[in-house]
Amino acid sequence: MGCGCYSHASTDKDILRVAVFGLENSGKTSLVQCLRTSNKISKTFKNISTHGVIAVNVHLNMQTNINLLIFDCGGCKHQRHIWPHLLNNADLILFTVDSIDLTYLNDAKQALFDLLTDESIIDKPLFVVFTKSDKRKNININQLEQALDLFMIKDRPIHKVLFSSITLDGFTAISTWFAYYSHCKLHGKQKEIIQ
Ligand SMILES: Nc1nc2c(ncn2[C@@H]2O[C@H](COP(=O)(O)OP(=O)(O)OP(=O)(O)O)[C@@H](O)[C@H]2O)c(=O)[nH]1
Ligand SMILES: [Mg+2]
Repeated sequence: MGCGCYSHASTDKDILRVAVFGLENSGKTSLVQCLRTSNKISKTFKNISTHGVIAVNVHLNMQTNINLLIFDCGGCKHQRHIWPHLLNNADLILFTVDSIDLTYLNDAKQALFDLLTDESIIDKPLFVVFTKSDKRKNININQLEQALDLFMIKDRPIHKVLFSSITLDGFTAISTWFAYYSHCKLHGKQKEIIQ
């Protein structure tokens, strides 16, 4: 009998699963925090290096409600063995790259291409998010893309954006992509390759 109230039960199709990878200190947890709260990270937000994987439910209020299940992974070298285990379950791969500290750009490229060799994710869309854009003016995203050899990736939709968890620069672009892929998943639509 029940109480007569029916809530709309979530199905697997209603939830977009996003796996977030990237080197340590590249801003993964800060980005996830912004998505969770739809707000900038607060000055009191304490960033602690992530160990293992944290699954976070996120609801974005766009024209329709977007439900995300985000897997925020630790980025340290000794944590990265966990990454491949998350790939199968993810609808999207999001990879963060520090756009200011370029010392580790080669390591980031290596880590990204290691991930993409996994055949189980061959057509999964990739979001490359260049973080910390508030720290310097006139960041050249083309140079960053070239340094990472992103033009070599042709087997999946790939989106790139500059993002700041301090100013929320890039937040709308990321949310819009989530809305698009959420719609594709729900309605079984073909994903286009958008460069
Ligand atoms: N100025 C600025 N600092 C940021 C931004 N995003 C993250 N940070 C800082 O960068 C540091 C690392 O951020 P995290 O989000 O913890 O990085 P992470 O990728 O989750 O790191 P691990 O969990 O160790 O893999 C923290 O001190 C953040 O405050 C940003 O957009 N702008
Ligand atoms: Mg983290």
